[in-house]
Amino acid sequence: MSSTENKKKSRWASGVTPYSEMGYWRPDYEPSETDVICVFRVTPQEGVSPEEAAAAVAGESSTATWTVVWTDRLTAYDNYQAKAYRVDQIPGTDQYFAYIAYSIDLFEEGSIANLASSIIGNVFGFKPLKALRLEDMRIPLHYIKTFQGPAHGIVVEREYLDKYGRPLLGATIKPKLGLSARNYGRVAYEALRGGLDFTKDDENIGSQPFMRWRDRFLYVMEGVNRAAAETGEVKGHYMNVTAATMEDMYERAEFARDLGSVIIMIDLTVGYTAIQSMANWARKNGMLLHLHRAGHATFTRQKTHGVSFRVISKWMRLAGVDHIHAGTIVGKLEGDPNMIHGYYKTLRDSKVEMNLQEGLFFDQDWGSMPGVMPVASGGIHAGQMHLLLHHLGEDVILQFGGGTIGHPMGISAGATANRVALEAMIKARNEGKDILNEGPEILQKAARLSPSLQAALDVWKDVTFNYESTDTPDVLPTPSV
Ligand SMILES: O=C(COP(=O)(O)O)[C@H](O)[C@H](O)COP(=O)(O)O
Ligand SMILES: [Mg+2]
Repeated sequence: MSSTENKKKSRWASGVTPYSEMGYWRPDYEPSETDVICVFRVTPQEGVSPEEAAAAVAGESSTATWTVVWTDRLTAYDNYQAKAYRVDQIPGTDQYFAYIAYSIDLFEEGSIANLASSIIGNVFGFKPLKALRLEDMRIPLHYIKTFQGPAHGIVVEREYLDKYGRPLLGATIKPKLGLSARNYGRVAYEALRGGLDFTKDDENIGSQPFMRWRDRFLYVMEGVNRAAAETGEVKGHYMNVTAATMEDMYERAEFARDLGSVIIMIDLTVGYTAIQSMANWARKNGMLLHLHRAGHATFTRQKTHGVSFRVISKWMRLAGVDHIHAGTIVGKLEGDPNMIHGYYKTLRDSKVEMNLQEGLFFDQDWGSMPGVMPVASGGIHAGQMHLLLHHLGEDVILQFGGGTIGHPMGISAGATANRVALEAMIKARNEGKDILNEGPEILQKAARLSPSLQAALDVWKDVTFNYESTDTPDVLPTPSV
């Protein structure tokens, strides 16, 4: 491919055959309802036309190589070729949204690894593109039906926990590394008895020399059981079973189950296949599955290159996790409000409508596949409860790590502050109050009867993370497919 490649090349002339001439640019193609459709943000190299760039993406993510091969003739290649059918320039940039349709026959049923190996397999390193980002996918219901989906989903999780009508509350145990198992178990106990529903291993807790996994599980479950007995509520701790091999993960998960834990946890770093295996295991064993998206921002955050978190959300719903971290809006980590609304809809709703403002390029029908509980975590505290409830709704887990364990009166008081703030806000919302505007007053009023909440409000009132988001929507006037 070169800057002159848009001229028609004769079959045997020397040079790379333009992908657009090999049948991958099909402006007249109308996607069928069973096609997988992707929208990529393409930044072509200088001199590469957007149509050729889009065709190259279609080619390299389906059947093509850089020249026509004789063996194409042995296949129904017109069916197997992905078809780039539309490119829209993003005003004021050298980037384009390229729409590409893929026949459902290109993908193995029920396999995220296989889907990903096509769609993001080769093409992100392709030299004629300066950068490439997978923004969104429309996954046909026919393909969705080949996946297990969440091991349990939001409705069953609430039934297991017997908790309804409010977000769930959690905390990541801090410091992230270094506590001994017994001290660690104490933190879980304090946070749970103080009013949280869950505590959580952090992403990098495995089985290090300072705390081996078996000791952690034993002491944490002691804390979980004591807190459950004292409060009369179901309590849980996400036991991180992330490990070097599947055998190790199964061993840890089985031990967590045998100790009576209701939930286990894995990190995104274990890979798509391991996630699907653990999701199958979780359903078979009646255990909730929490996914920490460790590592995701290495490829989801930058606007021009990588994979949007909206796509990862779709893949993880298919793969079968019950929880996934999906952003806080108000906390310490990346997250444009509109984009996060889009991720939450993608994870929870049965039918998601196209909404370009929220980065949703397509209508997405999930059929009867259960929803995934999104987890809001990272730099949040009780003083933001009205904002969290307003933006994120009720089916969410609000996780306060520093915002529990850093409380001036101790861990249990930190947990109580969060529970009181949440219950006061839910009550106010149910009474029809305008929680977005009256939120700070509602919290102050509740704090009169709760010294724990008062201390939380006093110490964290000035904690905000107001930085510009990296990943924001580009809304074009044109409609989608
Ligand atoms: O440890 C924390 C948060 O701790 P704290 O509550 O003390 O800030 C989590 O790993 C991050 O939330 C992950 O990010 P994300 O949820 O965006 O994946
Ligand atoms: Mg963490």
